[in-house]
Amino acid sequence: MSTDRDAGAEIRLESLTKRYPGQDRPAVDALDLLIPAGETVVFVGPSGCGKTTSLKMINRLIEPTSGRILIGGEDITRRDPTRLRRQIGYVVQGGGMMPHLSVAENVGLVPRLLKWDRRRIADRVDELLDLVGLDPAVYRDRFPRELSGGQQQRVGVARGLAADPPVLLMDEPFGAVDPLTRQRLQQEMLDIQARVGKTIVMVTHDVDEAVLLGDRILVLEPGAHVAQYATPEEVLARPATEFVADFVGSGAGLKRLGLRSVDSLPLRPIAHHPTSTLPDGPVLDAATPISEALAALVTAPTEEIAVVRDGTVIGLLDYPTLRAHARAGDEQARP
Ligand SMILES: Nc1ncnc2c1ncn2[C@@H]1O[C@H](COP(=O)(O)OP(=O)(O)OP(=O)(O)O)[C@@H](O)[C@H]1O
Repeated sequence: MSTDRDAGAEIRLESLTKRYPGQDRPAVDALDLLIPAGETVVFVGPSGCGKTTSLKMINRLIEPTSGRILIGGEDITRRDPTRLRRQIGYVVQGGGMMPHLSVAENVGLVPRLLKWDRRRIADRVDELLDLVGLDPAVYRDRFPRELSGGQQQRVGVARGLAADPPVLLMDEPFGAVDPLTRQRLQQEMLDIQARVGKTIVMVTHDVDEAVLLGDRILVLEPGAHVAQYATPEEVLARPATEFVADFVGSGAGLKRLGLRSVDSLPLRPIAHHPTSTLPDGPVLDAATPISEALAALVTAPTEEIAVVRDGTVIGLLDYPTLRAHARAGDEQARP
C-alpha cells in the first residue's frame, strides 16, 4: 500500500448542534469545523464538553438537532444512516469485537454487509491483519477471548478500515490497554496512517496522545465551543487562552514528571508487608515512570496501588498524591 493522501475525504461541520431532551444547554452548540482530507484531528477537552457527541454525529450514531455535516462535499445529514455507517470506519475503546465471531469474521463484517465475494473478503482480511501487525495465519481463526487487549484493539482498527472508508472515527481507541501497549499502538497508528491516508477524527483524554497523533488538535470547552484548533506545536507553544494553557499544561507537567519514577513520590508507609503477603490488586515497580503510574491508578480497581522494590512493598501510592505532584511540577515549570 502506498501513501495516498487522496484516500481521505474532507469533513465540514456547519453550525452542528445537539440538544439532548431534558437538558437546558446544548451538549454541542453550533460547532463549525473544517477537517482537511487525509488529516488526523484529535478532539480533547474536559469531561462532558461534548467530544463524543460531536464525534458520533459524524456517522449519525447520534442524530444532530440542527446543522449540517458535509463529507467530501456531500451533505450526509440526509443519507440513510445505516448505509452511511458502512462508509465511515468506527473504532471504539477495547476494539468492540463480537465475542462469538472469529477475528476474520469480525474484520470482514462490513465487507460482508456490502456483499463482497468471499475471496475478496478473505484477501482483504489478511491484508488488514498484516497492516495492524497480526500474522493472518496465526490470528484469523482466533476468537476475541484468545487475544490480548492490545491485539483486540488492533483487530478493531483493522475492522474500521475494512471497507476502505475515506473517514475513520476513533473514540478513545487506546484507552483500555496498558501504557506500554498504548505507546506501541500509537506508534503503529502513525505508520498505518502514513500508509492509508484516511481522514481520522479521534477523541482522547490524553493530551500526549493528541500531540503525538494529531495533525491538528481541537481543544473544546463545554458545549463543544472551540477554544483552539491548531497544530500540536501551535497549541503547546501558543495556547489561545488561559483555559487551553491550563488544559494542555497539566499534560505537559506529567510529561516532565514522566522521567521520574514513582519511588520519588511520598508513598504512604505500611507497617509490615513481606513478599508473601503482596496484595491481590495491581502493583507498581518502584522504577515505573510517574506518567505510566497515572494510567495504572486511573484504571485500578483499588484507590491505592502498592509500590514494590525487589519483591517487597515499600509503600502505597494514591491518585491525589500523584496529581498534587503533577500540578506542582507544572507550576515550577512556569516562568
Ligand atoms: N444521552 C444523553 N442524554 C442526555 N445528556 C447527555 C447524553 N449523552 C451525553 N449527554 C450530556 O452531554 C454533554 C456532552 O457529553 P459527551 O459524552 O459528548 O462529552 P465528552 O466530552 O465526550 O465527555 P467524556 O470526556 O466524559 O467522555 C454532557 O454534559 C453529558 O452529560
